[in-house]
Amino acid sequence: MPSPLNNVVLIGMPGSGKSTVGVVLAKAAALAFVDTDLLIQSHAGESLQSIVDNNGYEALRSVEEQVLCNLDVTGHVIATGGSAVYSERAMQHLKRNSVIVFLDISLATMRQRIGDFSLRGISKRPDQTLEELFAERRVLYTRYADLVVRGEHKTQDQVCEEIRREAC
Ligand SMILES: Nc1ncnc2c1ncn2[C@@H]1O[C@H](COP(=O)(O)OP(=O)(O)O)[C@@H](O)[C@H]1O
Ligand SMILES: O=C(O)C1=C[C@@H](OP(=O)(O)O)[C@@H](O)[C@H](O)C1
Ligand SMILES: [Mg+2]
Repeated sequence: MPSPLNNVVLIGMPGSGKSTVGVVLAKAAALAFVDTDLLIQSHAGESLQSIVDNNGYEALRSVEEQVLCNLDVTGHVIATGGSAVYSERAMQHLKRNSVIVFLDISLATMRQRIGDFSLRGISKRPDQTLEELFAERRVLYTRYADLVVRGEHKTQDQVCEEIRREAC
């Protein structure tokens, strides 16, 4: 992978580098780039944080599923949001013509990179701790991944090169 018709889909926790490494990868691999968080925002006409604040985390997951299932592109690096893996339907849709790459970071690195989670529009049950969220999601990221790339103690360029070597 990828043939010119295929995509590289980045999944992983917030802070794993999906959006920033994704752009670098697209440029290096001569692919187009899309960040599904931006598609969600333009589809909903509001920010991710505002969707969570006004309608709850389930509303964000629902619009995310809709946007991902309607995404029909080839030759793209696709940076997803951290909660994309809650939709089995969306992941199966992406899997049809994409290599799924899990950018794996530790909870400590996630905390360090994200800072204030309350401003980040995280799609999480209000009663759920970050530790619980991390554990729950790691199972899902691993389930859908064709390739796992460790994302910490590496520069963004190093992560990009590793994905390119293994997935492109
Ligand atoms: N390999 C890395 N080393 C250091 N900082 C990183 C690395 N990858 C991402 N970051 C930083 O972490 C933050 C979150 O990155 P981002 O690409 O938005 O992650 P995601 O889209 O997975 O939430 C950004 O400030 C970014 O610059
Ligand atoms: O993990 C999450 O619950 C979310 C992560 C965000 O994307 P990033 O993973 O790109 O930060 C964004 O989709 C939304 O705020 C929800
Ligand atoms: Mg992102």
